[in-house]
Amino acid sequence: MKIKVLAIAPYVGLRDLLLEMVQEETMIRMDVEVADLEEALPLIQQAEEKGYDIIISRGGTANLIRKHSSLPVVDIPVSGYDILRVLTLIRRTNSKVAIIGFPNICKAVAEVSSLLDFEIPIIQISDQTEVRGALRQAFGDKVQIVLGDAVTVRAAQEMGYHGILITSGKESVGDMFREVRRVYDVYRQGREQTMFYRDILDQDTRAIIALDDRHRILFMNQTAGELLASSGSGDADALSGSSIQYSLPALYKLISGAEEADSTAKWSKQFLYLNEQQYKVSVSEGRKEGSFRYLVSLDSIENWRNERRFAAYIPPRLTTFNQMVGSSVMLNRTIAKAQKYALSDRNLWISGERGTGKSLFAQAIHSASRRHAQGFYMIPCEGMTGQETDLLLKGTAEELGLPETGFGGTIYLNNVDRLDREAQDQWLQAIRRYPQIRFIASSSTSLTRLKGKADYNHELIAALGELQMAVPPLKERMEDIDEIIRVMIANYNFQSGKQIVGFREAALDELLQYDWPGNLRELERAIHEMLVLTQGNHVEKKDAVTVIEQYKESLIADADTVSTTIDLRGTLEEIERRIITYVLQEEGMNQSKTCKRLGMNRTTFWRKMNKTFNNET
Ligand SMILES: Nc1ncnc2c1ncn2[C@@H]1O[C@H](COP(=O)(O)OP(=O)(O)OP(=O)(O)O)[C@@H](O)[C@H]1O
Repeated sequence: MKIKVLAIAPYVGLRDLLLEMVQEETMIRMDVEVADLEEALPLIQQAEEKGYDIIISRGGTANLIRKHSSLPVVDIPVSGYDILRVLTLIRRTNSKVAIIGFPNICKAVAEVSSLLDFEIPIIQISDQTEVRGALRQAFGDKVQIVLGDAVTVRAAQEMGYHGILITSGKESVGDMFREVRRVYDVYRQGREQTMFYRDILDQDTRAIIALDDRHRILFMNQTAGELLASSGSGDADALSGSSIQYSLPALYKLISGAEEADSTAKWSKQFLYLNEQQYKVSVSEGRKEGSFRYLVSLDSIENWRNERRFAAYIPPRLTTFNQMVGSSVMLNRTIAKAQKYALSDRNLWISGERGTGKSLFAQAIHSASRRHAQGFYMIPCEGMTGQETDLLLKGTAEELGLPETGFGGTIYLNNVDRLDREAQDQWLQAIRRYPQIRFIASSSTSLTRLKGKADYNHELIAALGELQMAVPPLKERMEDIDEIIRVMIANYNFQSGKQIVGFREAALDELLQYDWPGNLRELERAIHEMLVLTQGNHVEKKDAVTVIEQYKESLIADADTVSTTIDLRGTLEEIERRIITYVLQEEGMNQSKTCKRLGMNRTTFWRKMNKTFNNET
């Protein structure tokens, strides 16, 4: 790729020399314009848009361009040779000669003229505006010929005097090309680094805007650009440099209000509505001179809930009623009831054995409710600490609690029967304090049994059980198994690359004869294991039997009847293993929870279970 260069030549001869010499530069593509100071301005303003990488010019013109362009400007230098040439030219003249120039030229002239033993008055200027004053001074001193750059010579001619241009020779132009290559390397590295940081900022889902002390936009990332564009404020380029007073009036009000009240410390807890969406605003102040004054980040509440809060939040891709597999009368009746409850705002209690699909129902009800876009939190009642509950509901000094952010979605208290007593009171208070939130609770203990427990908070049952429904156990809707199998095989083939087409009749019979105490969770796991065992296109009876026999041996369904239903035959080791397997299943196959509940470490767990797992695989 070639370096694209725009050269502004202050005199025609320089253009020709540049065009001649650029032919030897394989890395450089150059356009040359002959222009004076005023003519140069519009050209350089378009240079960036036209894709030039570097501008080159000379003397005063280069200085002026530097002030008006963000592109790097490379000077065509005046070398000792150039000065030597011009001094040789005027050495024998009888006219009085003076030189006017910037310090670098004056210094070089002083050096060369002293070598040549040729005295020449030197008038040094530091800015283009001093040219005419310097000329007047020279002509007042009877100078007849002035040496200088294009601007000086042109001004001298306009004043009716003779001017001789110090031209740039081949050596100067050669030096300039070397400088162009060097500057381009540095510039490209800088540009790549800038792009790298820009990319990082553009990846951020927060809108990030840097403002100067007059609230003008210095920078905005892609999200901010999109936010402004979608609010009808215009595109990012057009807004850059303009005040946010009109494009983001709400933010403007917040910042100027805080400035007036001198209460910038409060910024960390502010929320704003933009485009009918709520955003959390953070503002930090720039400390360095010449940098930004405010760095604002706007985080949509949806993102903020998603990322800043613990894993309890489930993003909007929730199960819907359409995704519930099965067509039994039992399931359809339950779905019909749940669909009615989805239209209500009242709190709901879902009971049913473990693994029957209560969480799926809770999600489907939320998805079909009017609050479906407002978020769904699933609280695992057993694992949730009081501190986490407080963080969610009450927030901290820096962060608002969920209800304070205007949250009006659903909070699902999964296995609410397992809440400890203190947490029961905590949640009861929350339900009473935040009527805008809908609560759905689930329990595997029946409501009647729970009401019989003296140590459970009965007011909580009443507050959550405004509506009630039960999800039937799998054994009451065995007709659904056929359909569930089909869906699972399709998913499994997709993931494994196998081509299983179904269960043999005899294998299916095995499934239908088993009670499935662990319900759909257990069924899903068992079918998966059978599919793994299957070698051909059909799941054979032997595969089904192998898996189900293991389940029959080790899995016991109902938590509350554990002492009577765990098979106490065999060695202590075998009974122990059955108990561990039971708890493991109760904990949704979560080993750390199982270990915690049984008060054993992982190594012991693995040692005791080793045989069971080995047998299974
Ligand atoms: N109708 C259904 N069709 C297909 N799969 C289902 C259905 N209902 C539940 N499942 C599956 O069964 C498993 C258990 O479901 P879920 O977690 O909703 O049960 P649960 O009753 O809430 O369990 P727990 O009481 O342990 O919290 C999940 O993997 C889910 O995908």
